[in-house]
Amino acid sequence: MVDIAKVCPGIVVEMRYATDRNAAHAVIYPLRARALVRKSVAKRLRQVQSELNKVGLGLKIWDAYRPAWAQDALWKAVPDPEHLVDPARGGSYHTWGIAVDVTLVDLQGREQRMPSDFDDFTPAAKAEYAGTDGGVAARLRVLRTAMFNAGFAAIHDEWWHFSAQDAYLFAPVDMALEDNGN
Ligand SMILES: C[C@@H](N)C(=O)N[C@H](C)C(=O)O
Ligand SMILES: [Zn+2]
Repeated sequence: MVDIAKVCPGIVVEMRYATDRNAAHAVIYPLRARALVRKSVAKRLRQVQSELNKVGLGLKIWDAYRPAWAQDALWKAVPDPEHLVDPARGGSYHTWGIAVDVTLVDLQGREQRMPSDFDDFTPAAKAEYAGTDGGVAARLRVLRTAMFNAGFAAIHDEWWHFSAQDAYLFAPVDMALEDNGN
């Protein structure tokens, strides 16, 4: 597992579960939580970043590796099977280190308007954009195309969630979100 902030130059990281701006409206992660993913997933993110940079955009990471204890805490706070994997029914791909929650920023790191905010568990979160803002529709297309081309798959209920297309190669991971110096 690698730290996106260290191995993916230019990708912005804002760990929403280290704040209360998430579906649980609570701080779940430690303040200094790292955005961790498998090495091969970081390589794909670098490819996405390079594609996006060509059109004046870049990635912001809202979540990456999520320990099982954090998935449990989220499920307890928001037991919504449409938007969250029930820990009793198998782990989230976040816990496997192969899923990321992302949005778009410009080259100055400014967040771009997208269909909804992170963890907006309403119909606005659907990957098939139903709104009327042409800019939002175009940016969502750009994001999805760049992610698909780099080897990620999407889900219907959350436009910001992507996981490795070759998930079958991986398994859950148990590690610390904070760098404890070891
Ligand atoms: C809770 C939301 N951010 C999320 O990550 N949902 C997916 C489906 C998951 O739990 O893996
Ligand atoms: Zn996710």
